[in-house]
Amino acid sequence: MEQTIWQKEEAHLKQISALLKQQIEVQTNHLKKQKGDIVEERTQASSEFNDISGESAIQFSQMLQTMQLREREYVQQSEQLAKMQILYKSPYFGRISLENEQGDREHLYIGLSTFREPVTDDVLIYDWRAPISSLFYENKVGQARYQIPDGEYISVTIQGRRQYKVKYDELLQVLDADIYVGDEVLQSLLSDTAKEKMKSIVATIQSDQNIVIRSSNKDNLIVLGPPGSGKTSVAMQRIAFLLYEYRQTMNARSILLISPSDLFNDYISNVLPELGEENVQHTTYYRLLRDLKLTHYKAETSYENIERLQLATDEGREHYAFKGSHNYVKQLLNYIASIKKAGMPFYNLKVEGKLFVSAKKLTELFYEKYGALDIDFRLKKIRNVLLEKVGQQKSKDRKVLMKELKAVNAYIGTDKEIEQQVNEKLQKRYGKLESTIQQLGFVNINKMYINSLGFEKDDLFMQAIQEATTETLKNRILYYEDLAPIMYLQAIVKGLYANNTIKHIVIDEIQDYSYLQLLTIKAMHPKAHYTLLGDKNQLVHPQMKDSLAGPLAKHFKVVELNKSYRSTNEITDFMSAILNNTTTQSLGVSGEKPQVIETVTVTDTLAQLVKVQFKEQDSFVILCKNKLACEQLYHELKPLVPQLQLVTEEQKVYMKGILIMPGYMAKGFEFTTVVVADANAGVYTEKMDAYLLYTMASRATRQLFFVTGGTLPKALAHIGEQYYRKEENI
Ligand SMILES: Nc1ncnc2c1ncn2[C@@H]1O[C@H](COP(=O)(O)OP(=O)(O)OP(=O)(O)O)[C@@H](O)[C@H]1O
Repeated sequence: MEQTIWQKEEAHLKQISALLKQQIEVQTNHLKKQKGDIVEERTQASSEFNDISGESAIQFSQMLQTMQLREREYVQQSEQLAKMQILYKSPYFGRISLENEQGDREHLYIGLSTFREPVTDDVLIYDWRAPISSLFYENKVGQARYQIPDGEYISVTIQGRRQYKVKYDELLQVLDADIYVGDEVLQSLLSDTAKEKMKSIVATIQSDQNIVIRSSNKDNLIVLGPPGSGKTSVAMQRIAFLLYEYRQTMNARSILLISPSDLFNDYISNVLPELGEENVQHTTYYRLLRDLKLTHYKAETSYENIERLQLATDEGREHYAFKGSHNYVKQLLNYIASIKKAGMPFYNLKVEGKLFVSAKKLTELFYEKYGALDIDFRLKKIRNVLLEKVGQQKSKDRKVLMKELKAVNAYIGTDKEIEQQVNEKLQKRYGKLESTIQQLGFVNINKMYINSLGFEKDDLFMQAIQEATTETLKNRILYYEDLAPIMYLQAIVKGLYANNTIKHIVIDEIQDYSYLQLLTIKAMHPKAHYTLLGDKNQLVHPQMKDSLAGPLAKHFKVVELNKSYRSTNEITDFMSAILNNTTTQSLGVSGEKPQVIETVTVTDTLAQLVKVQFKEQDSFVILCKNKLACEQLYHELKPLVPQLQLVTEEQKVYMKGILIMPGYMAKGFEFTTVVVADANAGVYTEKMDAYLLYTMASRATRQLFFVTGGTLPKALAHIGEQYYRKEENI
């Protein structure tokens, strides 16, 4: 690098940094003063307006408005200050040099947020999400154009692109990079991944990722890509982009992120704050149960489901597969359509064991009185009728109870106390019924589900599914495969649970979702657009199901990412060999080949591996096929490796160090070292296990080990010896 460029850049950085520092001071003082004024104003208001009636009420409401305005301003300015403080730590990471159509030349510095010269208002740093910054991420110099918010395109000539590593006012690295992919900055960033929680990739977003990130909110996207292609990273930067681009209409509460687990959410929880944005709403599919008021069931989690299916009989697996199939969804939709004409199952409504309204009466109301309306409207009409009837019955009972209590000879309280006692009795008698009616709980959703299973075919297979499902539901158990149909019926038939505030939903690991699960999410969020991300090969469930958005995919734009940034080239090659998948391009660094270790003393071998390979700042995970194997190994290994931590489903906080967990739970995470501790033919026996092993292997950034008792599983045994090293009993 020429000395002069370095010096120029250094001087520029010092100047910007000093300006940032100065502005932070100005803003901090300003906010301090403003806070003082607000506190004083509030104190004054509360002492002056003790009595707010007549004239003073008007004054008070005027003052209240001014105070609210000032407080809003204060919040906005505090947010700006927070952004400047983030910027100060690393003012920018890139620059593009442009010439516009008039022939004017400009250098645009790109950072995490916009920073303007306080006097001239010129932009000194462009937010990476600003339309013009898009040029920085495109993989070219020369003619280019960018789109401004009104849709118009502006043409420019890109003359050069520069990348920086900057810490406060210290320039660490300057790189002129015309060719973006695989450049040095990216390489050096890649070489220290997997040490902590997920980080933002904003300085090195690649052009194919950039297109996804900057797509309009209205584009419904399915993003597919192999392990480590940056799907989760893209999802997070896309959220940050949406928050910026649509800041007038969207905020952190209008975006919902659905991820596999709370632990995963914690793993990604630093990304948005690092980008100066608030974390958006997060949920898991399982937690949507709560919104549908289905908490009175013991619902199986997806991890419990995997464990159960690993051990299930062929019949159990066939039932599972049918419930997640597109065929069943078609059948269910036909069933729901048929309900308009006949067959809606209702409960008899009872009060204290006595019939209040019969299912027959509800059926009459549904098909005769309100038969012309949509299903959910009919139910809401019936709800009104029932609530009125409860109201009438309550007032009759009230009179009788008052009379009875007052007639008691012994003193039982004042009129007010008696009234209270009557209210309590009425609440006890009718409270549950009222809330059932409010929730349209007079519809027998379970029966609907069972009926839907045998709706189009009444053969032995269907009868067996119906019988088994009836039994579990009777015991208030919801198997994972029963969640989606019941949730869907609950949402669609009752039409009660629509959340209209959510404008965009991001779902990671979409390959885990059945078509019906997605339909349920859609039914619950009718105003939302979608970004779905996944990989059809990262399947950790023992039973294949029809997935990847199903027929919904027709309405999505499918984008494929095919470069992988996580693992060393050697690990990527090995993991691609598991599935004979040659399309993944590795952009990682080079490292050691994965190693297969044959041993009869697994515990000692693992302890030795930890001793030799684990470094304090790294992450190290031991994976087994299931929970039981992990628990057993944990107890054996713990005395030898005291730092070892067993990760369980209940874990909500992401931790570093030496971990042990079932392979399926590791999906989405990355670790410096991955050790598959039970790589035996007797453990990974099924066809689907190849996908599980592929997913497990793909978690490793730098080192991958397979510990085996001697015979490798079929899924690994076919891999050519050029892809790994072999060692006997280290
Ligand atoms: N453009 C990029 N610049 C630098 N690092 C990147 C880039 N894209 C992805 N990475 C890094 O690659 C790793 C994998 O990214 P990420 O977890 O987002 O991929 P993924 O496709 O969701 O993976 P998987 O499907 O295996 O869970 C992360 O460490 C991430 O920081």
